[in-house]
Amino acid sequence: MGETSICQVRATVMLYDDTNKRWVPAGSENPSFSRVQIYHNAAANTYRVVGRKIQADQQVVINCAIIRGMKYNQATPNFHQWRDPKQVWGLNFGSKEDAAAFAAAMMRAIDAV
Ligand SMILES: CC(=O)N[C@@H](Cc1ccccc1Cl)C(=O)N1CCC[C@]12C=C[C@@H]1CC[C@@H](C(=O)N[C@@H]3C(=O)N4[C@@H](C=C[C@H]3C)CC[C@H]4C(=O)O)N1C2=O
Repeated sequence: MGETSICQVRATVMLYDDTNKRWVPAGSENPSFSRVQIYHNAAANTYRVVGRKIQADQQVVINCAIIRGMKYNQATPNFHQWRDPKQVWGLNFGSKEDAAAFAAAMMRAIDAV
């Protein structure tokens, strides 16, 4: 039993550069949309966020475990963020609907792990 995707949205994946106090797009200099999914591994009961560039190279720009007690901050209707042990991730969603769908799946995952 592998992993199943429990949601799929379009978003620009960003990382907070704490040194320079600014957001930088993950994976490249210029912000571009990625297909961001939440995968569930039922056997292990683990969840992770995986994002791949929508453009040609399908580069993986985020692969982040969802951990118990994680705080998911819906800073604006279109921009949500969370901390992992090493960095702060931000998602700039393509639509408010995508943002709401992702937040619902994310909060289910956080409650389940
Ligand atoms: C306790 C804690 O960790 N708090 C964190 C947030 C948090 C709270 C609770 C749980 C987890 C987390 Cl993660 C925190 O405050 N953090 C996390 C790192 C960054 C930040 C710290 C300072 C700056 C000040 C401005 C603000 C910010 O970045 N706002 C956005 C913004 O400036 N942008 C992005 C879009 C919209 C805005 C909303 C798109 C690009 C850029 C732009 O609009 O151009 N900040 C933060 O969010």
